[in-house]
Amino acid sequence: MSLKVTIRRTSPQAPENFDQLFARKSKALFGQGEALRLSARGENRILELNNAWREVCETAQIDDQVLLAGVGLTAFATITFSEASSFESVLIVPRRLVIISEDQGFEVLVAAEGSESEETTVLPGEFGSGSRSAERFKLGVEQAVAKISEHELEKVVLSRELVMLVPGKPDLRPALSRLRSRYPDCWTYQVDSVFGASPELLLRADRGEVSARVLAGTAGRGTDPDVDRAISSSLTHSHKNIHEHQFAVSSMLEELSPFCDWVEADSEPFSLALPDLWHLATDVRGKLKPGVTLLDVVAKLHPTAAVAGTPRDKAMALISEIEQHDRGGYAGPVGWLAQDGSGELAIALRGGVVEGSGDEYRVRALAGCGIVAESEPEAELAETELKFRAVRYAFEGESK
Ligand SMILES: C=C(O[C@@H]1C=C(C(=O)O)C=C[C@H]1O)C(=O)O
Repeated sequence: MSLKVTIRRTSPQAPENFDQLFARKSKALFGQGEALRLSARGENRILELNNAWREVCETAQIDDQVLLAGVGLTAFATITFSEASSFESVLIVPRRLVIISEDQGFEVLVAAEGSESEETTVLPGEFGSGSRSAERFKLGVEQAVAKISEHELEKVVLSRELVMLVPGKPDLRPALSRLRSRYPDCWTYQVDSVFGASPELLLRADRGEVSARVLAGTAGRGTDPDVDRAISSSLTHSHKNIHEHQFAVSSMLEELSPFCDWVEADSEPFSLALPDLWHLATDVRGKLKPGVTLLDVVAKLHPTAAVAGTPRDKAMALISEIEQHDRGGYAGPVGWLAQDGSGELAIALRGGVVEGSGDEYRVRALAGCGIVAESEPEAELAETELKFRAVRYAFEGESK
């Protein structure tokens, strides 16, 4: 099927109704309706989507009245964390895409038979206390530390979930708008079943250059400014955190190198301040070899050590042994891809997944942390609570 696409300027106004969102600071993409949905499952899901998307781009009939890099036929993307997930990995081309960048507005209109927006009138409530999930999580951490001490693996990222039952398809827009205003440095997203505000950029491509922000190593914010500064400084000097961070950066560089003419990373991590947390962060940059697409690279990069562990296959096996839930798109790539090869994929963190039908929906919030030899169950549990603050704030109002 060949898509008929019109790209033109419009007023830089955020639409009230949208089905997909990817936004950070003064740049935002809003999608309305679905002109086309490509889906895949299993081990080859990323490359299958890559091929299908390439074909869509090659056959599209485009009337481009704007001619700007990154403004064109675009698909929103969400890819599941695990190949064994029962959730689909999807690329969605909206019927109407509104791009707001600083004070400029663009729209991409796609003529199609596809579906209109679905009504979402139900406002979600509060998450359950999750005490069972807390106990199970601590046992999981103990189990993982035992395996790491026996040198079966070096690091594994374990997550837990909180569940909210909703009597109809939930309207996430108020929650997303709260996330955007409280976490302006994060990428706020909603694509298909995943939503949240992620601090971690898996990969961005812009005119052949790629960049990523690797996070691993976390500490809570202090309420007193001096204490807060001391926490940040001890994070950048903590052996456990630097060790954990190093795993993540080296795996990113190793995976990125074959696709790039050059890659470089900051020589030392910096501490990134979010409203509830400090993270150790390293920015990575590179130049893509000609013809390489974002999804080609992501197929190799995902899942990174920041969300799975090291070595990857051992970590993935341990996650499926210990965790009792399907992560769906949580901790998977989420973002957008444009026809000209540009795009941004964050890692779907600090949010959750929505599932259900009819009058029975569940919003599942997910948060996890990296477990290494020195990890303590109670401290790791506390870290998941800090990471849940974003979703609690989004739905429940105050920052608990
Ligand atoms: C897994 C999550 O976060 C990841 C794990 C981190 C850590 O263990 O320090 C830090 C940032 C993310 O890479 C999450 O937020 O759920």
